[in-house]
Amino acid sequence: MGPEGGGDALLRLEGVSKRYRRSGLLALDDVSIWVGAGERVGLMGPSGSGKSTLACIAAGLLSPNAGHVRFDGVERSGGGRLPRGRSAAVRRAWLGMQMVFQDPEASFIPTMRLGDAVFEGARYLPRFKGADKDRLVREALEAVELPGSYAERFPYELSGGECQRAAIARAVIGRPKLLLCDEATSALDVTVQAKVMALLGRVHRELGTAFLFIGHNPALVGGFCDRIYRIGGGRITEELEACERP
Ligand SMILES: Nc1ncnc2c1ncn2[C@@H]1O[C@H](COP(=O)(O)OP(=O)(O)OP(=O)(O)O)[C@@H](O)[C@H]1O
Repeated sequence: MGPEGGGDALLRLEGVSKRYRRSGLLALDDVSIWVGAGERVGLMGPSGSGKSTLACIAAGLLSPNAGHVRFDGVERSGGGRLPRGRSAAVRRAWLGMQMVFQDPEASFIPTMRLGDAVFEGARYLPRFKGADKDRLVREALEAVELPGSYAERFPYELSGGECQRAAIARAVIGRPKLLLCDEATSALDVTVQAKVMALLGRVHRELGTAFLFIGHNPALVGGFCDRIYRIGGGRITEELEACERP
């Protein structure tokens, strides 16, 4: 399928380019990708090929210099401040995309107890207004096979694998439509990695969550995803269906 595929894509980046101002480096050059609802899409490429830049732009953490980013029917391109009145609607729609990063401990505030941190993933959603926070957090932790009592702990009191589970609990507590995983298992040892991958598979099956799964291990990305983009030097170089997995 070419870039014209995925008419009703959940996430679509169209003609996205990004040049870092200080270095002048063109990190992304006219990139177009899409992720359908419930689809698991991989993004693979060597170090420095632009994967994290693309992830940050997809998540709205970085602004592109050119191109469009659309998630769940709402466009968020051009960067900068959104017009008043539109920002609330855009923010609400974009809460449907959550992220899991490579370094689980660094993605938590060190002085915030896990319970509060996990609830951060839900507290801005209108349907959780007035919700029983303790119960929600306990259920979210137990869903990732962590004891509910961990809500009282601080991030440094967890192992790397436990911390990544907590990050997944925080990401999925609000039942997002898309989970963006940027090298989410790269910092974990092989056994823990397998457990986290099994957990992500369960999230996909049980919640129907779509994934943009970024990694550089072909076996891991190929084993998890339905479709894979390869990126090199800031350009999409190849698109593979699951049957043509590397
Ligand atoms: N903030 C920045 N300012 C300037 N250049 C940057 C910045 N962030 C990344 N780059 C450069 O942009 C290019 C793409 O970086 P990016 O982090 O997106 O690659 P990556 O594929 O995620 O790499 P890795 O697998 O090593 O994490 C690299 O050449 C990098 O040095």
